[in-house]
Amino acid sequence: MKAAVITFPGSNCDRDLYDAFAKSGAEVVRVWHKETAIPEGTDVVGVPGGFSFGDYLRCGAIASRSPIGEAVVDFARRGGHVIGICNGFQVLTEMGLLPGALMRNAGLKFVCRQQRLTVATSTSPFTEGYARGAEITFPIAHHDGNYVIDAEGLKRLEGEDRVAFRYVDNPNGSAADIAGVLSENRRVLGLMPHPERVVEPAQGGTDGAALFRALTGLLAKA
Ligand SMILES: NC(=O)CC[C@H](N)C(=O)O
Repeated sequence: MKAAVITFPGSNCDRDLYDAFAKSGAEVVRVWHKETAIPEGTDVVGVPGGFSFGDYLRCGAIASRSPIGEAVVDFARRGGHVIGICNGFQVLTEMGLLPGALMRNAGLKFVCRQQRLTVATSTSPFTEGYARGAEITFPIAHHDGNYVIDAEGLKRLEGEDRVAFRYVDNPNGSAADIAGVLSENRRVLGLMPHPERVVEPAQGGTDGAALFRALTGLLAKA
């Protein structure tokens, strides 16, 4: 199973994401944003957290239009798996691969803390390692994590069981406590919390390991 982790100027979670994939048994390659193709044989693309292009314009907006952007969109449209974490989630909404947008936190402050979440669906390649309704803790660290979507879009997400994670004690004002959403084909996940920061005990938690294990296991079999 091969994972490709994209790096933009200002990414700061790309090495953590690399390590999380590697620990779950994946072969990992790094891809600089100026590349124009996803490496041959890639099973999953990881779009990491950070402050790509200094968060100028809107978080993720410039990264979504960088040379590798078109290749990521094409990879997803052909049925490839993509995970975008934090700034990566913002990038995926800017690319139009996921609905909705991430706006300034309701409290107008950067929030950085351990965050309790519930697993809203276990029917996806990313969440099948958790029981539906399970409570887990991932760290959060963002100022633009306030997920907004129109009423019709929200109804659709809920109706199609595409909310992946919800916040317990909503930290940023997100609609319906949404912390992560899936694409229509369930192969693209975007989430604000950081599972890659809790994959081994030395990081202070291991709740993120099941996500990478499930994904790597599934794609290795495919
Ligand atoms: N940790 C992150 O990826 C942060 C994303 C973005 N820079 C924000 O603050 O909202």
